[in-house]
Amino acid sequence: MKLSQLTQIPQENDVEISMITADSRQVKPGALFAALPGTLADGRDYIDAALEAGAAAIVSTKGLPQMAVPYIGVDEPRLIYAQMAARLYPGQPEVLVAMTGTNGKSSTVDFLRQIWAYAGKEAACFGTLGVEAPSGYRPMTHTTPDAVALHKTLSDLADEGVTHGAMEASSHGLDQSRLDAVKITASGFSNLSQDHFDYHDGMEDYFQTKARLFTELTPADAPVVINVNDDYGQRLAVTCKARGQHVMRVGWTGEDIRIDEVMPRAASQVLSLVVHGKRYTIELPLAGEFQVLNAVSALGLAMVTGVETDVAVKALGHLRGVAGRMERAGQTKDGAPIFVDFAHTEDGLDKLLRSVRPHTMGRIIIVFGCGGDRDPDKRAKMGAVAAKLADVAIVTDDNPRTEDAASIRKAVLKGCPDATEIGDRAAAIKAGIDMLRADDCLVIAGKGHEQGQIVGKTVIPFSDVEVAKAALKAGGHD
Ligand SMILES: CC(=O)N[C@H]1[C@@H](OP(=O)(O)OP(=O)(O)OC[C@H]2O[C@@H](n3ccc(=O)[nH]c3=O)[C@H](O)[C@@H]2O)O[C@H](CO)[C@@H](O)[C@@H]1O[C@H](C)C(=O)N[C@@H](C)C(=O)N[C@H](CCC(=O)O)C(=O)O
Repeated sequence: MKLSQLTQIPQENDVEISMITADSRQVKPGALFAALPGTLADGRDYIDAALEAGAAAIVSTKGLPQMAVPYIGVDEPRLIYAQMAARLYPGQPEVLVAMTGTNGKSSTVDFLRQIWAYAGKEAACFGTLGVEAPSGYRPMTHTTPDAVALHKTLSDLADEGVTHGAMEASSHGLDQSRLDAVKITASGFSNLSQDHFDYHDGMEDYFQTKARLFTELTPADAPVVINVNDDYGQRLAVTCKARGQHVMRVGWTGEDIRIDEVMPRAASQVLSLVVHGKRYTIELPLAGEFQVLNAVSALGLAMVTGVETDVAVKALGHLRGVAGRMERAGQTKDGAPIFVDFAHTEDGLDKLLRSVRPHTMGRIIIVFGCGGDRDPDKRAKMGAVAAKLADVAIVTDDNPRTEDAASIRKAVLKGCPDATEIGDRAAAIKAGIDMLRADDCLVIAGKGHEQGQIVGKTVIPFSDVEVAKAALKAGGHD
């Protein structure tokens, strides 16, 4: 593509551009290098390296000296970078939903994908857990990838025949204009709680960054679905309404989709929902109250993107949880379920155990540990949460990394001195399963969907789900 076409700026020397990148290390002859000031480095320091590698044009901030190749200086280089990416890869699914919030994004976009698929659409979703499409699964490095990777993904999905796409919008992605040139059909908001304060300047800054999705990137005639049981969601709903947007309010007090009652079962929950005044009762085959909000957000997004209400509600009865988020790894022959979750913070463990409790008539047994080379302060605190909210705790190894695993366990045990210590994670999971009686439940926390255990600098293949399944089989439970 010609430089003028790509930038939409007339050029004297209208060179042909073969690729766009913001990383000098990726530059190939004929590339346009976007030299972006960043958080750790400054892309402008790598212009010489990019030219040496054969860059045919440079886009950056204004005021740089003239160069041997065309140089375009603009006020917002990240914005033009995103716009160029959209011009280079113009395809995208006709329906494209962006979902933001602190928690629940991955599950909600995946649930939406499942509802669309149930309704017969060619559907895909992508985010933290990678890309899930009819053509198969592929991993991704970011929740919201860099603009070029993002538009390439969207274009590939469109080429594969995907008509309905759901993507996660991270606050980093929103702040760095990664999705500024995406054509959004509808947006969703889950909730907001303290996160990423190493990057954002406090809660209000974090909220305003998330709010960009609705106030700047979602067209005013596109619908939005908001969890109004969150204070920030309430604020956002008012702002969107003032913009003239169609706002669908969901939640326990949601005017459009109201959760009326939740009746927990061992590994599922029966929901009574009121959708635009009509009552529906449906068994959601997922445990955990947080999944109810994820499910109704996905329901709302499916409805505003054209799925009939009755069909979308029915689809909730068939949802599968995403990997590592209260994922059901199986059950004993007496029916005691085993869940795998990636909760690896004090708050995460607290929420996890509280959401399991209503489903459990017997004891909650937890197997968990803490990662090495990360925040040592949380170890005893996580131990204390397990001691308080579980009935039986088994402290094991997480990803010890370069730390001494026994010392990490010792720090965790300070918070839960009555816990059993079993360093070998597979043996700990087996011990947890052996303890299960009917009505109990086993929670394996910390590593969720991870497929390896990091010991030293080596990644040893390890999956909590697979280990639990193998232990169930060996114990004669399947
Ligand atoms: C803090 C942050 O978000 N950084 C992201 C950002 O980097 P940056 O622009 O600040 O990069 P930088 O390292 O300061 O370098 C500045 C520029 O110099 C360039 N450079 C640098 C070195 C070199 O040799 N040559 C060169 O050209 C870099 O490519 C970059 O363009 O833009 C890069 C390109 O898009 C991202 O890869 C990078 O993600 C880093 C690796 C990262 O870890 N990001 C995380 C925090 C993130 O984005 N997470 C969110 C999810 C958060 C959540 O909800 O949990 C996500 O969407 O994944």
